[in-house]
Amino acid sequence: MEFVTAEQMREVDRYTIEQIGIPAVVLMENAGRAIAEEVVHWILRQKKTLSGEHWLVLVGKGNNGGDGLVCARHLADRGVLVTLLYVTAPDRLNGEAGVQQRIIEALDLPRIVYSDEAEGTPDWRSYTGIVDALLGTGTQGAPRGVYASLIAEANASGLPIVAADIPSGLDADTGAVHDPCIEAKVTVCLAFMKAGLTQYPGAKAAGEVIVRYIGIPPRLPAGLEGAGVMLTEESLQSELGPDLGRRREPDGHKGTYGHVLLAAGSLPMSGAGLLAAKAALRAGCGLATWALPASLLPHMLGAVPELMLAPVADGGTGGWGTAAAADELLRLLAARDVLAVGPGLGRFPGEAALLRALWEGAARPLVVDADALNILAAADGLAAWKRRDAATILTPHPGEMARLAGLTTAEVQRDRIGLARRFATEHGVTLVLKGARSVIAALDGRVYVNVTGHPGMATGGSGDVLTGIIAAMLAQGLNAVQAAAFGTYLHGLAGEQAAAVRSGNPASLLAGDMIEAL
Ligand SMILES: NC(=O)C1=CN([C@@H]2O[C@H](COP(=O)(O)OP(=O)(O)OC[C@H]3O[C@@H](n4cnc5c(N)ncnc54)[C@H](O)[C@@H]3O)[C@@H](O)[C@H]2O)[C@@H](O)CC1
Ligand SMILES: [K+]
Repeated sequence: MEFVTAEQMREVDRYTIEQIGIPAVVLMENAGRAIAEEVVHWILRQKKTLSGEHWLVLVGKGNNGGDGLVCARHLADRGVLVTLLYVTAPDRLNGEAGVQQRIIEALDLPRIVYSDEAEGTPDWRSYTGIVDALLGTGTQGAPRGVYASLIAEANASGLPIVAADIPSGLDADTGAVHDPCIEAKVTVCLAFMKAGLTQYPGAKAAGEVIVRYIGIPPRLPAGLEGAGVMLTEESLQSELGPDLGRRREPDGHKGTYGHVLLAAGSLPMSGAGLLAAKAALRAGCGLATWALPASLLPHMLGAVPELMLAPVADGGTGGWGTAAAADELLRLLAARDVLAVGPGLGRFPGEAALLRALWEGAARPLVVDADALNILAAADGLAAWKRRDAATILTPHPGEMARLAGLTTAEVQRDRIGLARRFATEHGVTLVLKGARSVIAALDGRVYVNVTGHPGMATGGSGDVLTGIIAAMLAQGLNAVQAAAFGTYLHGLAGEQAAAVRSGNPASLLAGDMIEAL
């Protein structure tokens, strides 16, 4: 499912109205009716009858308010009591909203024009729910004036809120929430999913998001790019290529499915290597070799019998600081298909030289994670590193992304989609920006948002598992963006399934459980 920014949505609206010729007021009619239908659905899911319901519809000055008026009319026609609360004198509404205002006059619904006078303030206790039609995709900056007070009061009322298009106060492009922002139970998103609803905290403010058709064709007009695609089973197949769900060939052998080389682990974090390697095997690569500091080898023997171990001389330290390590890894890689580097690597003298040797010398797909990302960030950042010819996937969590991009974590989180896209295109890498709703950005600027996953996955080792899965996807012949997207999707799905097994308490989820669920 494609998602768009506010500006892209305006272009689609314009195209639909001007080129296709569907009048704007028709789209507004469809929008408002869709919202009313979802309000009715929501009520009936809670209590099986509409009787006793009295909804307050918050009407803003623009077209979002116009949607609210249509919604109010359809709710009233269904027998729901409705009161309209306007932020401005109703006769000041214009355009399509003005048309809707003249229509709704005939219904003579109770109405309040918001002000600080007693008659302009709603008694929130009189209502059973709220429709938020204050601000939509025309929002500029944080809600001001009466909008801000109304949003704060609506949230404080504790009433269920159904938002029209987006929760008022949400940045439709980034998912950042202004202060205040409506906290909705349901958001009825019109025509196209909005980018800001795909990312937290916006995704939380929106509650359940329902995208409704309003007469705008569901395919973007030719020549108009969307902001990205939500990863679903269907979009994985249609957007990323039909070979994703490939089955094993009847005459395939272990060589058919590729050989992952993993450079990972150090004395205090040997488990990271083990998890990544095991995940790679479970994700279907034919063979996996774990290159590890030689001192660890005796302790790892037999831990995963299917795994090959390649000890790298470590001078007895259990770490990676020796000069010969890079040559040894490149030699091992010559007979393997993919290199993944980073989980549990630690930080060590000569770290930048090691990573640079791999970055420049590995003529195979490379997955860079965890400490390897921090090494990259510390070594002047990516701008100083030459572009690799082979596929390169970076899998930072927000903290690692912040270090890579020279930002704070809060700045990273403020616009995850925009940042991921810029970073991937500027540096010629495929990026997986992790965290709830991981963002996958390709070199050409395409963006995918993953929706699988579970809060229980916020646990040590989860990222190591993802690295192993993505490396295994590359080994099986997927290209970088396919491997990153499909790997992230599978990782989330494995987390969901592992959590379901532990339904009593998802907090008890371990990274190893996700591997077993693969
Ligand atoms: N033809 C179309 O374009 C359609 C638009 N639709 C609806 O129209 C919405 C977009 O409508 P508009 O472009 O009129 O914009 P909005 O209705 O989102 O908001 C614009 C109004 O809010 C004010 N405003 C903007 N930012 C503010 C802030 N931070 N604080 C206080 N006031 C602020 C503006 O002065 C303006 O009066 C969509 O979200 C959707 O709900 C639907 O009716 C379907 C068709
Ligand atoms: K809204």
